[in-house]
Amino acid sequence: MSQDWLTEPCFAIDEASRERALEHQSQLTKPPGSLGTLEALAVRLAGMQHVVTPSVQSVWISVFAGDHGVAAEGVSAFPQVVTGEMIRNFANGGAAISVLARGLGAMLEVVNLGTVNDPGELPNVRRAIIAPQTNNFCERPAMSAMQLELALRAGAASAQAAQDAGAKLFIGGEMGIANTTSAAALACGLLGETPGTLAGAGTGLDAKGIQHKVAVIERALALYPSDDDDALAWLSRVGGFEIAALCGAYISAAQRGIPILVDGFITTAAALAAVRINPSSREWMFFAHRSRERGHARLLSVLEADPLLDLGLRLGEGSGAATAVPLMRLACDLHSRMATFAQAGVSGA
Ligand SMILES: O=C(O)c1ccc[n+]([C@@H]2O[C@H](COP(=O)([O-])O)[C@@H](O)[C@H]2O)c1
Ligand SMILES: Cc1cc2nc[nH]c2cc1C
Repeated sequence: MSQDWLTEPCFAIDEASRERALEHQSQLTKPPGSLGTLEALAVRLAGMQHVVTPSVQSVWISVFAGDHGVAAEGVSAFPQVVTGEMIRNFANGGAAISVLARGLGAMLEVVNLGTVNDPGELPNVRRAIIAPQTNNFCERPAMSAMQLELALRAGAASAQAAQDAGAKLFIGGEMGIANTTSAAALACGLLGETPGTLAGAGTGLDAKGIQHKVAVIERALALYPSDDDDALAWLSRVGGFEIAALCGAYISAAQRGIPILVDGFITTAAALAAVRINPSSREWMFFAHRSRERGHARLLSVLEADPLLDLGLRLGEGSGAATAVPLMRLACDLHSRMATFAQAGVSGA
């Protein structure tokens, strides 16, 4: 299999539509700039969607799930069986993202990339099983080159499904016990940093637990040259199937011209890998929120991302991104429905 598709150009942003949307904003009945980020959101979306009045009514959410061999090191507050159990909960409609997706009228798919406690066939769960879990990356690379390729392509298949469904916004979520260890290790590899500032509590480790998690990541990083910034290599060394799938989904969504709303810590680590592999994918990303997870603020700053919300969330599943969708919809509504100064007979400055 070839990986050439990863570096193919992203869809072009239409500068003329962006300019026209900016000009339209300047005519709406408000002091220029007074709707702040909401204005900027609508204008960016206009350029992405090649229209003056964009919309994010149609939202696609893919939750990628996978298990991690590094869970054996005792790096999570929860047992590994929870990954498979939560897939069942997603399918049954009881998880946070299930409730949020219903509320938004969003399309929700779950992609099972491999779980130790496999829940089997379930409605709205796509099986793209690579292996029951990744290898324990303290001992050997998390996955083979072929497994990485399968995961990246599973993500791209979700972007294709989103496009086929006419989605105007792509949200990637994730579920995988121990994946904050994998995401922190990936970020360390990509940034050449030590885990002290990037590893956090995840599902709820105490200070001692975080110390142990840092030591586990240090053991893994010691296996590789610290000055290597090859994103695909780091994904296969310390990544997860769901993290690689997110990376493939983001790149493919950007190539298809679907705006992306990035969620929390794990998804932002995947977004950083995507941007390293295909830099123009960054233009297609909005960042929903600042997760409570230590390390997320650092990743956002590296990506020069200004997230929409800061609610102390640290759930994952795409939940923070789903929570930010109403704001994006309001930004589009204001942009397309407000009266202009001329229409309302209001004097300009
Ligand atoms: O998205 C986040 O910022 C986030 C922060 C902390 C934990 N999580 C979720 O918690 C799980 C990983 O936590 P852990 O402690 O098992 O590494 C995984 O299923 C994530 O979706 C997610
Ligand atoms: C219950 C539970 C739900 C989750 N959703 C995303 N990560 C999670 C981790 C746990 C432990």
